[in-house]
Amino acid sequence: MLKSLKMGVLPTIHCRQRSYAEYIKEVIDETIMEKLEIQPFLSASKAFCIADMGCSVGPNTFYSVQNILDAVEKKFISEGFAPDQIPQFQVFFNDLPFNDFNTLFKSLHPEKRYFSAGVPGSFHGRLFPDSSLHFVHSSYSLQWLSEVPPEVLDKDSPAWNQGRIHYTNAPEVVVEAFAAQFAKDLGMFLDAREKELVEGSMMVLILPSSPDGIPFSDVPTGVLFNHLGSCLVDLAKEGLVSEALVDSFNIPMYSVTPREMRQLVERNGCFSIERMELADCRTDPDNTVTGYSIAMHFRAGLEGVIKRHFGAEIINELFERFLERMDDVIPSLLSSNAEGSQLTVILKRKCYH
Ligand SMILES: C[S@@+](CC[C@H](N)C(=O)[O-])C[C@H]1O[C@@H](n2cnc3c(N)ncnc32)[C@H](O)[C@@H]1O
Ligand SMILES: [Mg+2]
Repeated sequence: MLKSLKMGVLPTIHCRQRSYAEYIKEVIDETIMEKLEIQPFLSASKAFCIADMGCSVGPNTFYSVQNILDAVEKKFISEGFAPDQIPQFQVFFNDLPFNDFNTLFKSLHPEKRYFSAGVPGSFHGRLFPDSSLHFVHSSYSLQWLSEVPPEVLDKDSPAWNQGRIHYTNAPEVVVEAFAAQFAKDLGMFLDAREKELVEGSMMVLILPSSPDGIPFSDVPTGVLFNHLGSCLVDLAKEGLVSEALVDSFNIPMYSVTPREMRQLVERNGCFSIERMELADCRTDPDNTVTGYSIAMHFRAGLEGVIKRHFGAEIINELFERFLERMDDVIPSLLSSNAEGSQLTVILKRKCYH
């Protein structure tokens, strides 16, 4: 277990996913009310089909899906449909096959107002038949790359990422390799969804971001990746893990900028951007984050990839160090740019008739 350090309460620098979801609820409500077209849906099918991509095991996914369902019902009523004309809802919970779908299914509310199904597989490829979805949601999942870009693992490449675990603070060529991998992955995601979504339907994507023109090392997550990297390098210096393992470790994650996101959506060409905004983490109503809560949050998010690469034995030692040395990074965290580290993008599948 992590030791609990007596650490002062920091101003909010890293928002919890749930409270950001509360902020997002408003965005989803407004979007569905103003922009969802229900005509294309009505001619296509009898059930309104929602997919949550990268749903994990709950409970955030249940909350998001319920928000969408409530907003769609409200929209139907506002357009003059009688309650018995409101469609039935089918919800698809998607994640990778190793996700614990049993936990997810066991936690489904018995009185939920939708039919549910699990859909295992990578959202970088096709998961559904043509024109079968009416709403896609994905939060905090698209930042995960399908793989570490091969050149950062290649000792003979200028992009070899020796002594670092991410592109934060790395030479430009490393940053570019990660950006190119993200572009490829998001391209595949959009190509697949373009075929699966009914024309006129919508997609809400929420993901960690960096504001345009700010190096990742200046945003809170970048500062923390750097900190984790230096803890790992120290473990290697003390002989507790091999240096070669640290060199070959890279967190397969990318924080897209709004400008890049716009370019990638335009490159695909089948979606219009209805709304795109960077959120300030300080929308968190619970305005307190401690070193301990940051370390726990980080551990929860990264434990899986670290274990798969280094083995389970180093986890406790690594995160104890991470926590013990939080004091060293607090000044950089406080001066980092937390203005826009979460991006919300709302896309509409274009109609061609
Ligand atoms: C941080 S969790 C987000 C969970 C939830 N959406 C939320 O907002 O709290 C990221 C999830 O994305 C999933 N994921 C990552 N890559 C994926 C892929 N290629 N296809 C489907 N799911 C993926 C992970 O397995 C993980 O459950
Ligand atoms: Mg490395």
